[in-house]
Parts: sequence; structure tokens; C-alpha cells
Amino acid sequence: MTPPSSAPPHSPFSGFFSVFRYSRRALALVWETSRWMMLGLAICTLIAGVLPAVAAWVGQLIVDGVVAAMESYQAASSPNLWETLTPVLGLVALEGLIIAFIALAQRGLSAQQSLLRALLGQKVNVMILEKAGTLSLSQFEDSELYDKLTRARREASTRPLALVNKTFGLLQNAISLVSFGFLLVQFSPWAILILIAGALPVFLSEAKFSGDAFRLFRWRSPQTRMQMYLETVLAREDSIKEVKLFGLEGLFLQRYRDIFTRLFAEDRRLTLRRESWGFILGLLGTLTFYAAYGWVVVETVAGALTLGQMTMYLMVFKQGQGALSASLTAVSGMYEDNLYLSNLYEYLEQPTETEEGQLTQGTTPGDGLRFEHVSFSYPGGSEVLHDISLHLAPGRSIALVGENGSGKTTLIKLLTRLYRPTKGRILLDGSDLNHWNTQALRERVGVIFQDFVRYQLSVGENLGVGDTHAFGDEQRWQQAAHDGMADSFIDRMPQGYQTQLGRWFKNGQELSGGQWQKVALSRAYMRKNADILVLDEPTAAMDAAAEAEVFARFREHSRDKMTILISHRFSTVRSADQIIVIDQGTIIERGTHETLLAANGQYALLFNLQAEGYQ
Ligand SMILES: Nc1ncnc2c1ncn2[C@@H]1O[C@H](COP(=O)(O)OP(=O)(O)OP(=O)(O)O)[C@@H](O)[C@H]1O
Repeated sequence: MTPPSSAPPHSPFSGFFSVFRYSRRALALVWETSRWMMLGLAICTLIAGVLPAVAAWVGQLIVDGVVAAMESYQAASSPNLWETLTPVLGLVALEGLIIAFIALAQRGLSAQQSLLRALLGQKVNVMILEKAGTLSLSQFEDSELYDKLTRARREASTRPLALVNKTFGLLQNAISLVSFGFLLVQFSPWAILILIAGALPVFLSEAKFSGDAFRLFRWRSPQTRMQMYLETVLAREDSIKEVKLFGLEGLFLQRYRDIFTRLFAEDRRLTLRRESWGFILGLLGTLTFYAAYGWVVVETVAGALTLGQMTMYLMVFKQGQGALSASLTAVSGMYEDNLYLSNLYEYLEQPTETEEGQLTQGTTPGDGLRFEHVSFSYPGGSEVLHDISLHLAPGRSIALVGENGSGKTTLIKLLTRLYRPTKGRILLDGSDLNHWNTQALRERVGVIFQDFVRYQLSVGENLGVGDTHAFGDEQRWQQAAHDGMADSFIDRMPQGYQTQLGRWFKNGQELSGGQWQKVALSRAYMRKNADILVLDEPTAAMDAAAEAEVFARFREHSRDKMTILISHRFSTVRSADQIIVIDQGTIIERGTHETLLAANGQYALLFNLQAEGYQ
């Protein structure tokens, strides 16, 4: 399989520097999250960068001081041990102090990093969720975008900080290196070259393998998503019932294991290659270090260096090499973080539909709703609605009837502008829906879809979501529950409207299918200003008596509203002013119950079929 076209170029180093474009944004993100902590990080980094070289230099002074003290002590006629030792002990104390400061700076770094990680994780997650709120339904149904979202959520909340930490780590090591270089150059400029030559190969291999790791991660994201999905199905209360009854655990677990085995094989291959190359090239670094070691020893024996200088150079070499390879690894790690961050920004920069309309009122108030030659195809799919025209005036009702998959719900999605027609137009009060302000439009529509959401919130809040302005308004809940016939069972619940629903949280109560439907219906009644009421299969789970009463109330409530009702039960739709029969996306019949029966077409056929079933 080939990686997707959006993957970075294959050659390990082409485009290497271009990916650093996200570093600046990551830094800006951290800066916005907490300026003080970023400054604190910078200061601690500076201290932790400079002090090791100072410690090495003081180390040299100590060794040379000890040698000088030994000589002067032995040469003196009346040696005073304390007097001879005082300067050296002073240096030892200074070294101890420096080391304590380095430890303090490092603690400061790790404390600020862990606090920043929490703040930044929250900030990035909020950014991801805010963006999710601006995406259209069709974008959500696009699997590529969904992949981007999953990838962004999985990794990107930790990556910005990782990038910033590495940037600071790099800075710290660079400062150390410059100060080490300053000491080392006095020995020989070649020593610096040896240091660099030893570390370069490891860096190049790291850069290549981190690019490979990223491409792997990106390419496999549909499989990872399938794994996450299987985890959900196997471990969530809403699916476990069916999983148990059909005995699906073994089947799904096997699929879960198979995906892991495949992914793990790839991981193992990459890890082994990465580490073997790292080891081989790392050996080169060790070799150069010991070459330099030998050189310093030779120079010391030859008398060109003091014992103190030898100790210092060896320390500087060792630490310098460590700092150099750490900086180079940080650079390749930054490359990796940048690649991951590109995910986040790709997702955040996903274009959203521009809000075209500003209308909060139509040009012909009172005209109602009109579909004019509307056709529609889902993105990438074939046409599911063909040339639909209809008119619904205030105070009137329409019922949509048709087989499964004929396009009834799709029509509602167009009306609520979750999708836009591919041909024709939809008018509300004489103005094209596209010209309406989305919020003004949505406030006019109260809709319950068949797959309404069962929120794991209190029963009152489950009603309140119907009108965000009255989300916590208990009086409005009660009124809506009364209208939707949910009040009688809510009153019997242990904590009334405060009763927690669902099983996710402590003391959560589960409702029956019909009770949930009454909650959903009441939720639609929360929308007091809505003058278009849409009920998509609102009573499928209710008993016959409840259904009859629901519709009696519904008619009463919707006297001056426009109502659209979708139902497979003919007893429900027969009282609508106009019944529209849809077949494979086309309107094939329309009229009242009586005229359609008289016409003896599809409606009459289906009605009689259902009536027979009841006899
Ligand atoms: N999100 C989607 N993406 C692509 N195709 C879809 C989508 N939703 C529905 N369809 C297709 O559109 C057609 C109409 O579906 P729709 O849900 O409107 O039917 P319906 O009449 O409401 O059916 P039912 O009575 O079963 O609820 C179906 O063929 C379905 O496969």
C-alpha cells in the first residue's frame, strides 16, 4: 500500500526544513497559554545551559589547586595544612553550589513543563472541539476528515509542549556547547571538529527514522480508528447487550488482535532498524571520544597540559558529546513533532462553510415553506432526491410516507440546512434558505430525528437541550414535559427532574424506548419560538394509547405552526392536511387521506395492507 498523497515527501531530508514552519506556531501557542511559565522555562534553560561548563572549569581549578597544594605542603618547612587547603576547599564549596543551582534549574524546568503540559493539553483540546462545532455534517461524515480529527486528538495535545521542550532543551545544550567549545578551542580547534563528526551520523539516522515513523502513523490511521471502534463496541453499555446475545466478543476481539499484530509487526521492524542503526552510528561517536581521550592523555604526559586541564578536557569532551548528541536528537525529534503538529493544523485549517446569509426574516412573512424542484445527492453518492416540489403554509401539516431509504429523513436534513440541495431551492417566507442566518433559521425549527440523542445528563437537562436559553429553567422543563407527556413518569422518578439518566454516572436511571421518545418529544416542545415542527418517527416505540394521545396534543400545540410528520403508521398520518408519498426519492402521490384512498394508488395499497395486519 502507498501512503496517502498528503504525506510528506519520501526522501528523508527533502522538505526537512520546511516542516519547521510549525515550530513558531507551537511557541506562539505556549506563549499564549502562559507567558510567565514560558519566561520561567527560558531562564531555567539558560542557567542549566551555562552552569555545567562553569562547573567543569571550577573542576579544573580544584585539581590544579590540589596538585599545587600538595607540592607547596611538601616543600614548606613548617607546613600549615589548614592554610594550604583553604583555597581548594573554597573551590569545592563553589562547585557544590553550582551543582545545587543546576539541580534547582532542572527542577524548575520539570515543574513548569508538567504544569504547561496540563494547560496546553486543555487549550489544544478546546481548540479541536471548537473547530468540530464549526464543521458541517457532511464534513463529519467524510472519513478523511474524521481521520484528521482522530489523529489531531490522539497526539496533538501533547506535541506542542514536546516541541517547545525540545526547543528549550536544544537551546540549553547549544549554550552548554558554546561554553564547552570556548574551553575546548584553547586545547585545539580540531577537538571541536572531532566532537561534531562523532555525533553527526546518529543525527542523520534519527532524522530519517522519525520521518518513517510519522508516515507509518499517518498511513495506518484508518486501522487505528477501527481498533478504537472495536474497543467502544466491546466495552460500552449501549452495545454490550447485542454483543453478548450474538456472541460477538470472540469475533471482534480476534479482529482487534489481528489489527494489533499487523501494526506491531510494522512497529517492530521500524524500531529494530532505528535502534540498530542508532547503535552502529553511536559506536562511531564513542570511537571519536576515545581517540580524543588518547590525544589528551598523550599531551598531558608530554607536559603540554596540567593534570587539572586534562580532567577538565575529558569532562568537557564527555559532556560536550552528550550535549551535542542530545541537541541533534532534539532536532530530529522536533522534526517528528512538527510532522505531528501538521496534523493538528491541517485539521484546524479545514475550510468551514462560510455563513452566506444574514436574513433573520423572509421577504414574504407568512408564506411558509417551499421546496422548488429540489434534488440532492450526498457527497460522492448518487442522487437520493429528485425534483421535489412542495408548499407548506403556516397552520398546515404534511405527512411524509414511503419505504425505508426513500429519502424522507434526507428531506428534513435539507430543510434544517444540515445539507444544501444540489439542484433547486428551498424557501422560507419567500427567501432562499441559503440567505438565512443559520441561527435565526434553526431557532424556527423544532425537530426530533429518529436517532435523537440520549444525553447522559439529568432528565431535566435532557429536555433543556431543546432550548439553550432555557437549558436550566425547571419551570420550562415541566411545561415541556407536560406537553410531551413525559411528566407523569418523571414525577415518579426518585429525584424528579434532577434524576440522572443513562448508566455512565452514579445512580443513573435507564428509560424505556417509549419513555425516551417522550423525552425527545418534550425536548422539541422546549422550542417555544419554533414555528416549524418536524417529527421523524416520533412514536415508533410508544404503545397505541400513548401514541393517540401524543398526536391529539400535537395537533393542539401546532394549530398555527407548520408541521411535518414522518411515520410508517398510517393511523398517525391520516389526519395530516397533505400526505406526500415518496418512492426512491421522487414524489409519486400527494393529497389527503381520503383523496389518496380514492385514487387507489400506492398509498391506498400500503394503507390497506397495514389495516389488514390489524384485523
Ligand atoms: N449520510 C448519508 N450519506 C450517504 N447516503 C445516505 C446518508 N444518509 C442516507 N443516505 C442514503 O440516502 C437514501 C435516503 O435515506 P433517508 O434516510 O432519507 O431515508 P428514509 O426515507 O428516511 O428511510 P427510513 O424510513 O428508513 O428512515 C438512502 O438510500 C440512504 O442510503
